[in-house]
Amino acid sequence: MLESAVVGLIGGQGWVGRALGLALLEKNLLAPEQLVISSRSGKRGAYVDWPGVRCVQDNRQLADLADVIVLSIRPQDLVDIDIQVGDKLVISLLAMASQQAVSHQLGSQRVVRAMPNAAAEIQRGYFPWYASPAISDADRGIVQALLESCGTAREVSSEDAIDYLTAVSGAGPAYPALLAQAMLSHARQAGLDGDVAREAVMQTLMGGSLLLEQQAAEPGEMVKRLVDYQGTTAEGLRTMIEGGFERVVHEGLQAAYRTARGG
Ligand SMILES: NC(=O)C1=CN([C@@H]2O[C@H](COP(=O)(O)OP(=O)(O)OC[C@H]3O[C@@H](n4cnc5c(N)ncnc54)[C@H](O)[C@@H]3O)[C@@H](O)[C@H]2O)C=CC1
Ligand SMILES: O=C(O)[C@@H]1CCC=N1
Repeated sequence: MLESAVVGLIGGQGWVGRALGLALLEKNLLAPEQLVISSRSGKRGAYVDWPGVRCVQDNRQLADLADVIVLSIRPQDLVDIDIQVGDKLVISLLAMASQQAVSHQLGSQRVVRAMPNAAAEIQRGYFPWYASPAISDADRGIVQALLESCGTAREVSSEDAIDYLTAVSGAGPAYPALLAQAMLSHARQAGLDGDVAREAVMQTLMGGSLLLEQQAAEPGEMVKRLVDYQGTTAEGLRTMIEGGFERVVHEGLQAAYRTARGG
């Protein structure tokens, strides 16, 4: 339980906001009365089973009620957030919005930038975060406890690391989906039954990821082990590597990083 702090979640009905709000409640880190949600509709939505949660439409009301404000709106909606929150702790989950921009918009110097990812929805997210100089050790404890409700949270030492990690971990859950799509289209073109193809790809990516997590300190070790085995896997890997797999991944990450920094 985060003692008695009241957390106000702006955008708490959205993808990430909802994941965070529900994780905090389900893990009993916040009592329902300690959570205030704002959304454009003001409706109870995802919090229908939590009658103690206050759902409001007006962000000024949320800012008055909350000790800690979490911003979980789309970056382009930041300019419409017309509230001044004094020196309250603000945790921004926005990509492409600097700490300075958030500070300017909400009027607080106590701003943390954190980067969620889509796996927050199943409480397996990775949340790096960066604290402005005005953040105290007590604030740091609150931020870490809030964010790790959805997975792993890690403080980083520069704001640029957040922009960089936006490309790696923020966008990251999409990359296995792209790999799965490519494997699946090949399996279907090869004439495999659709259901078997899907099951084979999904179970293999899941099993492979768990194996990687459990057995290999470095992903490269697992690749080397399989290349050294000199079987069919080695041939598949060699062809992908020689075809520029790493270069394409690096180019994709660089493009996402460039976008995260504002183009
Ligand atoms: N979805 C993801 O996987 C990731 C999202 N992010 C960041 O997280 C933030 C939230 O993203 P999502 O949850 O995906 O967006 P979303 O579009 O699902 O949710 C945003 C919510 O904010 C609400 N909203 C907009 N303006 C509002 C206002 N003035 N007052 C109250 N509510 C308002 C919207 O109605 C919506 O429910 C974004 O800034 C994004 O850059 C970062 C990394 C990954
Ligand atoms: O695509 C986006 O802009 C957000 C930030 C990283 C992942 N999702």
